[in-house]
Amino acid sequence: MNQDQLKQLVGRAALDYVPAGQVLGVGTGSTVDCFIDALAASGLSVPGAVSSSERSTQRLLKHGIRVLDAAEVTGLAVYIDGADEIDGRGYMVKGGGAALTREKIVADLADTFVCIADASKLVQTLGAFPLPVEIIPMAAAQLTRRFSRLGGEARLREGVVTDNGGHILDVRGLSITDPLAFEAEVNQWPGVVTVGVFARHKAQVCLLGGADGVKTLTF
Ligand SMILES: O=C[C@H](O)[C@H](O)[C@H](O)COP(=O)(O)O
Repeated sequence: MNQDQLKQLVGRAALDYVPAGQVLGVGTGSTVDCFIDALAASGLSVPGAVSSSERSTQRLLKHGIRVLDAAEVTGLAVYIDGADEIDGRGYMVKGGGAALTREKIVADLADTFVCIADASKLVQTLGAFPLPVEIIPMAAAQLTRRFSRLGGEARLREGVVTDNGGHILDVRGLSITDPLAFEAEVNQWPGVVTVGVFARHKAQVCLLGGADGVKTLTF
């Protein structure tokens, strides 16, 4: 199976986690696109979804799935989203599609984060994937210097403006051995909107698609 087929496989597997009769949290990315398509084709009835991006909102609406504002719910049982990297503890790097800020907001509403990913995303240590950080543009140069003091090389993602009007720095060369401490530290640097390490909002379940089918990891 190629990577696209694995994404479709885990997208379908995630249907088992859709809470009956409840609003669902929906992430962003090519794997989530597969999940949204599978949800629409499944005939499962969901009262609506809280979406983490304009991209997912458009896809949900195209399928006739109602989209609610985050402010319309007080909580969600389940949030389903992809990842750029996930480790053996459920900590993730996210934001390859620039949706990390809204993803963290929706994940924060949810009791259970179900990550859907192909097996290439499972890593020993986070950091090989360039770490996305949403920033306020004015702070780009000083944040670049801060990352360089941690051994990271930050580059502005050219031509990308997030759904929130922010910019993205992609930071190469990091080895994130303590994701909780790293996230807490970088989050409080002035000019950082959201760091793409999801440690406080880690996955509780990961549906990992590989040659042998879907493996369920729980953390
Ligand atoms: O901003 C994008 C998100 O964090 C995605 O969940 C992540 O980049 C994974 O995307 P994909 O499923 O396309 O690999």
